[in-house]
Amino acid sequence: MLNIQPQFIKQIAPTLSLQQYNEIPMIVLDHPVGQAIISLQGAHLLSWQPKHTAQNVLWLSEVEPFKLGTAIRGGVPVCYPWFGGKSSPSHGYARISMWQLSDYQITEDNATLAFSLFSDDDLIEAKITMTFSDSCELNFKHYGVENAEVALHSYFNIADINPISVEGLPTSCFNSLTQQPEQVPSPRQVAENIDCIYAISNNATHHIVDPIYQRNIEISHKNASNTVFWNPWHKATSGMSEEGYKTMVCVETARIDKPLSQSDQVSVIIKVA
Ligand SMILES: O=P(O)(O)OC[C@H]1O[C@H](O)[C@H](O)[C@@H](O)[C@@H]1O
Repeated sequence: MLNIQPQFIKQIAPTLSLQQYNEIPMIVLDHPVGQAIISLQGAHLLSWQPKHTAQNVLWLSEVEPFKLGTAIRGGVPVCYPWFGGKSSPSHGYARISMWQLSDYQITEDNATLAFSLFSDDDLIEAKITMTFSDSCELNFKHYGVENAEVALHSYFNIADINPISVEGLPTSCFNSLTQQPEQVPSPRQVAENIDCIYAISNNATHHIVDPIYQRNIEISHKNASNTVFWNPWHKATSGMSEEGYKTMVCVETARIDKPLSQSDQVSVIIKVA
């Protein structure tokens, strides 16, 4: 699904290798439970296809050039330590910083990979632990003293934007396009540029119902305060083709209204049925 041929760098474990896509080093998991690709820039999960699914769970732009210092369009970028454009770079520096693969554990039934972000003075700032089995669990932990925002900005792969519906969202949100609170339908469909921040309860679950791929993606948020729902529709978006919006929808796991304190964690568990 990546548009660029990788260059093999080294084997890390029987089912884990380091590869290079253009300028970006990637960790590639090829395990009986499925395949996953994680960019070391951003600890950015780009691809996850559990064995039982015919299609990738995550969307990745087919025009992505994989350039160091440029945020990758698709997958699950980690927006941290701020969300949006309140400072520069947009969505924080974590997604364009190099992370380290700091731990891994691979058994017959699952694979757990941990990626850590260090400051210039080599102190840990954040860690994301990814566990792949039938499901995929992403757990983010904030280590800094200063409070921080985070969004696990998941781009989900769908057959076609028109018939999909997203179930379980609240009926009110903050519309980032109008900068106004808004009443919205639930379940929600997408037929225009949508950019909404919902306040959610600690353990909210949302579903993307995709009648063409005949699957239901379950997104369970743990300790999140917000879900961001985004599809740019025809709005020109860097790293995305004119048609790109038709096969993706973002349902993000975020701590925006309630920033993370030191040692706080937030998770998302993604399942496909
Ligand atoms: O273009 P990016 O910086 O990657 O941001 C992509 C999108 O991310 C989030 O979903 C925000 O709510 C949107 O306002 C933004 O357009």
